[in-house]
Parts: sequence; C-alpha cells; structure tokens
Amino acid sequence: MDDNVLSWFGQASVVVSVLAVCWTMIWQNLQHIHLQQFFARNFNRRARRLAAVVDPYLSVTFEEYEGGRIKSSEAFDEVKSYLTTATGTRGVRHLRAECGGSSRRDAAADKDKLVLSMAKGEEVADVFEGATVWWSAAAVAPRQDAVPWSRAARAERRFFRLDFHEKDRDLVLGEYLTHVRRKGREVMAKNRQRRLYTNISREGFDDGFYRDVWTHVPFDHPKTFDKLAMDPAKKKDIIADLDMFRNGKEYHERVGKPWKRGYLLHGPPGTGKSTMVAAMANYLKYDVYDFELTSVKTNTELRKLLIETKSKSIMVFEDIDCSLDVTSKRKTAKEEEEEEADKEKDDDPLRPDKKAGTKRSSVTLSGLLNFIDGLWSACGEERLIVFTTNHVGKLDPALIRTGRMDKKIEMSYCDFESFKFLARMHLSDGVVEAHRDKCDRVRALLEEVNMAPVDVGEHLTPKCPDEFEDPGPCLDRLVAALEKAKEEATRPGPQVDQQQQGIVVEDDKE
Ligand SMILES: Nc1ncnc2c1ncn2[C@@H]1O[C@H](COP(=O)(O)OP(=O)(O)OP(=O)(O)O)[C@@H](O)[C@H]1O
Ligand SMILES: [Mg+2]
Repeated sequence: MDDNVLSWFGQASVVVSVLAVCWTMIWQNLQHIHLQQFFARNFNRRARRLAAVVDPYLSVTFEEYEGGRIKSSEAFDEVKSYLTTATGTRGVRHLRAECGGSSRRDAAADKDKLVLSMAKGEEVADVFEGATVWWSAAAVAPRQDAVPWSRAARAERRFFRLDFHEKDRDLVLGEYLTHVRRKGREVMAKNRQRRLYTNISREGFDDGFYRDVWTHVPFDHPKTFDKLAMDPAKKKDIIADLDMFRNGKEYHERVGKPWKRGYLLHGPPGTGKSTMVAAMANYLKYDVYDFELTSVKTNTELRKLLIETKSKSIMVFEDIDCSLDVTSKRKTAKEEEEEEADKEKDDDPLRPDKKAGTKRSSVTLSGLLNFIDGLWSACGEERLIVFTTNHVGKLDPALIRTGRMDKKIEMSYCDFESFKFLARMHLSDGVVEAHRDKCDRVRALLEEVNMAPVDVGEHLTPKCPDEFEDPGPCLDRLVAALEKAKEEATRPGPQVDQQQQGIVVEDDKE
C-alpha cells in the first residue's frame, strides 16, 4: 500500500513537472504572437470594469511642482486661482485669505480686497454643463526619514484633486479643464500683485530645489518714466523699444529667438540706473527679480534661480562688476568643472571644515554667459535681463556683446534739460521762468562741472514748508553746491572725470 502511494506521488510529480515545463514553453511562444498581452489586457479590462461598477469616479491631480520639483506648475496656479472665484469657494467652511491689490496707488476698495481660497483638506463642488465635479485641496506630509538638510524632502507636497463621474470623462477632461485654466489665468491677471523678488542666502541647509528659492515683497516703486529726468528723445526711444519687445511674441517665434532682451545700464553713481529699472517695470507692469549674485554659490544654483523665474519679468543684476569676477581671463572647461565640484563640496553642511557665515559668489563668467543665452535661458518668455554698472570698461566684451546685451544705455551727469525737469518736478511748473537769473547761473555751472541727478534733486528738495512757496533758497543751495564743486575741480590735484553731459543711448539693433 505504502509503495503504491509513493509510486503514485512520484508519477504525479513527474507529470506536474512536465506540464510546468510545457506551459513555460507554450507561454514563451505565445509572447511572440502577443497572446500573453491579449490575456493580460482582457484581465485588466475586466478588473477595470469591475472597479468602475464599484467606484465609477475618476480623478485628476494637479501637483504644485513638475519636472522633479524643479519648476512650479502653471496648471496648479491656474486651478488655485480658479478656485478663488465665487464658484470655487462656495460652501467651503475653511478659507485661506491673502492680500489682493496691495499697491499704494490702488483705490482704497482694491487695497482692502482679500483673495479667498479653500484651505487644505477642504472640498468644493462645481457644476459645468450639467456635470458635477469635486475639487479638494490636499498635501502629502514630508517623509519621516527625510534627510534633515534636504528642504525638498522636508517640504510637504501640495496638490489639488479633481473627482468626477466616468460618464462625464470627455466633458471634464476636454472642455471643463480648458475652461478652468482659461478662467484661472483671467483671475490671476485680475488679482495680479506685482512682486519684487530676491534670492536670499541660506547658509548650509539648502539644496536649492525648495519652493522658496525666491522670496518676495509687493513691488510698489513710485518711479515712472514721466518722473525720470533725461533727454526726451532718448526716453521716447527706450519706451518704443520696450513696446516693440512687449509686442514681439510673433516676431521672436518667426525668427526662432527666445523672447528676451538684454539691457546694459551704465554710468556714474546716482545717475538713475536703478530708477530706470523701476520705471521699466512700472511701464511694462512686470515683476522684478533682483539677483544677488554674492548669495549664489554655483552656476547650478544660478540656473535653478533662472528656472524659477516667471514670464513678464525683469531680471536685474545690479553692479555686475562688483558681484563677480567678470573681468578675469576665462577659464578652461576643465578648470571650471573642478571649481564647481569644489564649491558643491563647500556647500555640504556635514563637511567638518564648513564655516558658518562664510559667503562667496562663485558664479563664473561662463556660468553667467550661459545664463543669458544658453539653452536654459529659453525656458520662460517675455523677460528682460538688465545689468547695471558704474564701470562699463571693466566688463568682459563677451558679456555685453549684441545678443546678450541688446541695448546699452549710458546714464550721465545732469545737463540743463535734466535740471529744468528736476526743478519743475521738485518745485513748481513755472520755477525756471520765475527765477531766470539763478537758472542761467545753474546752466553755466552745469557746463563746467559734473553733478549727478541724485545730488541736483537733493539740493532742489524743499527743506521747510516755506520753500514750497518760495523756491529761491533751493536754487541758491544748488548754485552754491555747483560753485563748490567747480572750485574743487579746478584746484590742483586729481582731475575730476569730465563725462559727456545728458543721457546717451547707444542701440545695437538686431
Ligand atoms: N535721471 C534721474 N531722474 C530722476 N531722478 C533721479 C535720476 N537719477 C537719479 N535720480 C534719483 O536719485 C536717486 C538715486 O538714483 P539711482 O539709485 O537710480 O542711481 P544709480 O545710478 O542706480 O546709482 P548707483 O550707481 O550708485 O547704484 C533716486 O532716488 C532717484 O530718484
Ligand atoms: Mg543703482
């Protein structure tokens, strides 16, 4: 009996083994005629059908970051803005409030306006052409095992989720989402608060892929072109150039050029370079990204900052000659690679020799050149890059060649036309005519000595309420200051730089 059972088991195991081998061979051959996929597909379809019966709802998520957290998602921002509309927040019990129009020049009603959106964990229903959809705001908590110095891993991942019935699939994924994005963009334009961004330095704990590579305040600079003293023809020329740029989408597409333009503003201190940037931003209604290069440690970090800038913006590099070595002989690619690797090591917070508080800008000239017109410079559109400097002669020619800096504007000392403009702005419209003698004296002195508009403006500023009524003392102060400057300039010793009067605009047309 025992022997029989054993032999039966033996035979059965042989049969099973043979069957297994046969099945493997047949299965492998079936792959060639795609039957395996056919079975798999059929099975999946059945599983999906079963799931659809149990749960007929589909969902779409809109994550805050795309491209491996490199770039914030436009779709996320559009959905967020869409959900701030009355439809988007109806029935929501917990709302988030942010300031709307905050400009000093906004009407009082706009100034008090709050933009309301739903808080995390809330859900809201929306109806579109008879279909009901549900939006919810959620966030995934940071990983518990996240390395302490990795901000990306430590930051929560926010997203919006859209749920809808399968029968509305085409309507929702087609028309509804297009409607949401379009409406969201409209709301963004309406609530748009212009911003001044800065890249603050985070010593140690920063891997750069954090959502806050830029921090910002509302951009509320009061300077406009009609408050900027300069040759009217030159001003008109700059404004026309900005208009051409703003309306140049089609042109840039046609010639296959990234939609950006470089401006170099150079001239002595106090001649209005930074003021010009503010006037440009106000004219174009763009945001301003103020690049503090001394806080940027590597070329890679500079690229991350570039990626995180938005369209319709001005990227400013103030005093570029002071921020990094733009005059040195360029290094070989290998030298730069080694230097970059060294800096990456320097940034490691766990490095024992890392000294807190040591600060250095290690962006190289080639890093900056790549920033301006390398491959990455084409991500994003409608952006101006502005460099300002007091010493244009110190800059490497490659940095300011046409294509990188398309328009070069020299800001110079005050001439008589600029003086008249400043006098009318600071004092009154008829001041030049009412004080002809004093103004003639100013004219003669301005032909002999250099004075920056900032100083002329300071002397002309009334120092007490009476001086608004009688601007004579302001003009006297200016005459006295100019005479003193003339005396100092004629005294034996180092010669004062006699720069060309007025504001000179050189234009490198493409
Ligand atoms: N051309 C100008 N028209 C009107 N105001 C001017 C002009 N130039 C300078 N100012 C005034 O002088 C002040 C300083 O100007 P601004 O900061 O623009 O000079 P800058 O050229 O950027 O100087 P720096 O080279 O030191 O950075 C500002 O408050 C501005 O209002
Ligand atoms: Mg300046």
